[in-house]
Amino acid sequence: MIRIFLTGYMGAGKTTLGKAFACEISVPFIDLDWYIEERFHKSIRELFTERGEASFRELERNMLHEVGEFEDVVVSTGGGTPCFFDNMEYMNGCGQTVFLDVHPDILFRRLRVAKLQRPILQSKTDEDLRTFIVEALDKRAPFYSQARYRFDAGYLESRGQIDESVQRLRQLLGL
Ligand SMILES: Nc1ncnc2c1ncn2[C@@H]1O[C@H](COP(=O)(O)OP(=O)(O)O)[C@@H](O)[C@H]1O
Ligand SMILES: O=C(O)C1=C[C@@H](OP(=O)(O)O)[C@@H](O)[C@H](O)C1
Ligand SMILES: [Mg+2]
Repeated sequence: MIRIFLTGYMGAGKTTLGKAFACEISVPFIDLDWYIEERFHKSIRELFTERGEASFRELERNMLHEVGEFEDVVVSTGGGTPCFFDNMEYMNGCGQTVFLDVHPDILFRRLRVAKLQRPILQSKTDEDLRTFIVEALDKRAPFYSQARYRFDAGYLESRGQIDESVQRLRQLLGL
């Protein structure tokens, strides 16, 4: 039985790599954000705005527990998922966890063009965004570092790089 959780900061490539990796090993793919959006018929942005972050995190934990029961699955979590409740412990208890480690400069480059979908980032200027990423990584490091595996996900800018990353991840996990 294969149950893999990909974790890491926003823009680390959890969705991009998770989708390609699941396809490569022929296992169903679940993106936790998309799962939540489908389940509640609302975007993550709407859920954040309407309920506030604390309530979103509870809902996210409940949905994590739901997908954590599925057998044979690759799950891309949200960037904050490992950092609330005992979510990291939960994931380590029922599957293999991977931290997608990406340098803050690369995260900045990726996120400055993709911040509108992310409620935590949408109103930030470039300068604010850069500082915010560095500080958030610092705060979140103790959680991300609990993952069983660490993977360099800094190379996802082209189809070729994604394919190469998929093979490297496969090797890392021995699959
Ligand atoms: N070639 C690229 N140029 C610019 N931005 C990119 C490129 N490839 C991916 N991105 C952005 O980088 C981010 C990483 O992808 P994603 O899989 O959504 O990360 P995560 O799920 O970890 O937040 C995405 O927001 C995407 O828009
Ligand atoms: O880091 C975070 O706190 C969040 C990351 C997002 O997921 P991605 O990491 O897939 O962007 C999404 O769950 C929400 O906007 C909050
Ligand atoms: Mg994602």
